[in-house]
Amino acid sequence: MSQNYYENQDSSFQKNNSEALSEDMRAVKEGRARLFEIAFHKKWHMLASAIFSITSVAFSFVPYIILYLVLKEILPNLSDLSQIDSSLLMTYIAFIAASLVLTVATMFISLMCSHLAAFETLYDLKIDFAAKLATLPLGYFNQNATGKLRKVMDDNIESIELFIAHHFPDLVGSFTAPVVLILLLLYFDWRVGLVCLVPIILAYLIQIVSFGGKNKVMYLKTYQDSLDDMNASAVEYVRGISVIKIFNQTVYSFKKIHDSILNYTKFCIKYTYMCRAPMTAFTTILNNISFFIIPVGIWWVTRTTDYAAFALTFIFYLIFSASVVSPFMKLMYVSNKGDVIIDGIRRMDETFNTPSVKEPDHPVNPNTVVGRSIRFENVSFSYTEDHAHNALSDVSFEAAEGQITALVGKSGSGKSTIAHLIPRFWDVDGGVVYIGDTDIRDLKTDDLMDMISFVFQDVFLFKQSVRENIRAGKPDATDEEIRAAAKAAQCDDFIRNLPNGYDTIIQTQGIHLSGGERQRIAIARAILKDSPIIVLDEATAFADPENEYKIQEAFKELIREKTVIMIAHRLPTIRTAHQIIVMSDGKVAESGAHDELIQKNGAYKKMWDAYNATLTWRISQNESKKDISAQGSVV
Ligand SMILES: Nc1ncnc2c1ncn2[C@@H]1O[C@H](COP(=O)(O)OP(=O)(O)OP(=O)(O)O)[C@@H](O)[C@H]1O
Repeated sequence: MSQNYYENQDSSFQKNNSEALSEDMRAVKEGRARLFEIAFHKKWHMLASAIFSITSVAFSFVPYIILYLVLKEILPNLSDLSQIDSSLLMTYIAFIAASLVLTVATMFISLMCSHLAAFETLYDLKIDFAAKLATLPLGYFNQNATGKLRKVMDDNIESIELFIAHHFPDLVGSFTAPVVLILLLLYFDWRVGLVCLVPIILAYLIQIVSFGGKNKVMYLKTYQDSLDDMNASAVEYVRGISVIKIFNQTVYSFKKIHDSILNYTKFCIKYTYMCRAPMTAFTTILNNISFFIIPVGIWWVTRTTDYAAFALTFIFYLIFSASVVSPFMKLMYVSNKGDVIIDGIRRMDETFNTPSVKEPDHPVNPNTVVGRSIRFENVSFSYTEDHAHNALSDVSFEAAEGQITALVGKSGSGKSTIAHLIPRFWDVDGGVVYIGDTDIRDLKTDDLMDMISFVFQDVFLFKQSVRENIRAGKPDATDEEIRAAAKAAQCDDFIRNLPNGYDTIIQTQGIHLSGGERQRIAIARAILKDSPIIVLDEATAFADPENEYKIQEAFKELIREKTVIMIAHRLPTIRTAHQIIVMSDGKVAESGAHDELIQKNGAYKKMWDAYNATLTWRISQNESKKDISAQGSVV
C-alpha cells in the first residue's frame, strides 16, 4: 500500500517539491538561517510543535512552584502540624499530578507535529537531491566520490530529519526552560537567584572560550572532512576489492583507506583530549550549584531573625538548583548537534548550488527537428577547466541518419568523449553538436534523452527485478512489450530460466549474470526505448563466443533503421559500417568506408595490417606449438 502511495504521489509531489526545494530552499541562506529555513518547510506543523513544546516546559515547572507553596504551608507549622491545611495540600498534589500529565501530553503532541514535518521534509529533500544529481554534468561525479555523495544523501540529509523531529522541540524547550528557570530563580528571592546565576554564567563562559568562534567551525569542518574522506575511501576499497585481492593488498597496504582511518582516529582522539577539561568543568559546575548557595546560606543565617523565611528560601533553592542541570546540558547538546547538522547542510548545498546542465530558454519542439543524423562541427572539448589538454580538437564529421558510423583509434584518442558529448553528459567548449538541423543545446534534456539510447561499456543494472530493469527503457511498457524486447535481445530464454523468471531480483539469491547476459538486458532496454539514435560504447568488449553471437543478433534488432554511433576496438565488427571515423589524439585522422580507407593507405590501413599481423602471429604461434608437440612426439 505504501508503495502505491508514493508511486501515485511521485509526479505531482515531486513537481511541487522541486519548486519548493530547488527554488525556495536552494542555499541563498547559510548556517543557522538555512537550517531553520529547511526546518520550517512545513511551517504550520513546526509552529504547532514549538507551541506545544513551550507549553510542555511551562507545565514541567509547575511542580516546583507548588513545592514552594507546600514548603510555605509546612515550614511555619512545623511545631504544630495540626495547623497545616491538609485539604490545601491535597489540592496541591492534584495540581502536581495534573501538571505531570499535561507535560507529557503536550510534549507528545509537539513530537507528533515535528515528526510529521520531519518525514515530509526528508522525503522532499531526498527526492530533490536525487533529481538534482540527475541534472548535473557527469564531470561533477568525477570530482566528487560516490562515497561522499552517498554520505550527503544518507547521513547528512538524514540528520536534518533528526533535527526537525527531535532536536527542534528539544531546542525550543531548551531555550524556554532556562528562561522560565531564571525567571523563577529571580522571582522567589532575587538575591539567591543571582547567586545561582553566577555558576551558570561561569559554565557558559568556559564553553564559549573553549569551543566558540572560529575554533569550533574549524574543528567541525576537519571532523566532517576526515569523515567524508574515510567514507569515500571505504567505498573505493569495497568497489575495488577484486583489484586489491589480485595485487595482494590489505587494509594496511591499501594506503588510502588506512591513512583516512588513521586520520579520523587521530582527529577524534585529539578532539576528545581538547574537550576533556572544559567539558568536565562545565558539567561539574552545573551539577554543583548548591556549592555556591551553601556559603550564602551560612552568611545569611547569621544575619537573619526570620528563620522560617530563611529556611523556606534556602531549602527551596537547594532543591530547585538541582533542576538547572538538565535544561542547560540539553541546550549545549542540541546546539552542538545543530552545528554538526549545519555543516552537513552546507555539504548538501554545495551539490544543490552546482550549476545543472543548462536548459534552453526557448526549447525546440523535438517533433520539428528535421532529420536524425548527428553532426559534429568544429567541436573542441577539454575535461579540465584550464584546457591544459584537449580531449577533442576541432572535430567535424556527420553520422548519417539510419546508418552505422564506427569510431576507431588508439586508447585515449577521444572515441568515448565523442559518445559522451552527444547526450550532453558534458557540454562542448567550442563548436556545435547537431541532431538533424538542431543544436542539441536547444533541446530540453528530457527530449534529447528520448532521442538517444546508450549501451554503456559497464552495464549498470538496478537491484530490482529483471522486468523493471528492462522497463527502465520505457516506464509505461506492458509486460508483453518487455517480453518482446527481451526476445529480440536474445535474453528471453535465460531470463525464463532464472528462479522467478522476469520477477527475479538481480544481485540477490545468488543471482549473478554474466557480462554478456547483462549486456543483452541492456540491449533489451534500449530496444524497448526505440529511440532513433543509438550510441554503443565498447558494447562487445567482454563477450565469449556464444554470447558474442547472441549479442550480434541482438544488435541487429536494436540498430535496424537507426542512426548508430559505435565504438569498437575489434576491427572485424565494424568492417561493414557505412562510415568509419579514425581518431588520433583527439582529432579526426581520416574517415570513409572500410574499402576506401584501405585504399587510402593511411592510419586505418596500418591498424588493419596490424590486426591481420596479430592473426598471423596467433596462427604461427599455434603452428609453432604444433611443431614443438610434433617434434616432441617424434622424439
Ligand atoms: N573523465 C575524464 N576526466 C579527465 N580526462 C579524461 C576523462 N575521460 C577521458 N579523459 C581524457 O580524455 C582523452 C580522451 O579519452 P577517451 O576516453 O575519449 O578516449 P578513448 O579513445 O575512448 O579511449 P579508450 O579506447 O581507452 O576508451 C584521454 O586523454 C583521457 O585521458
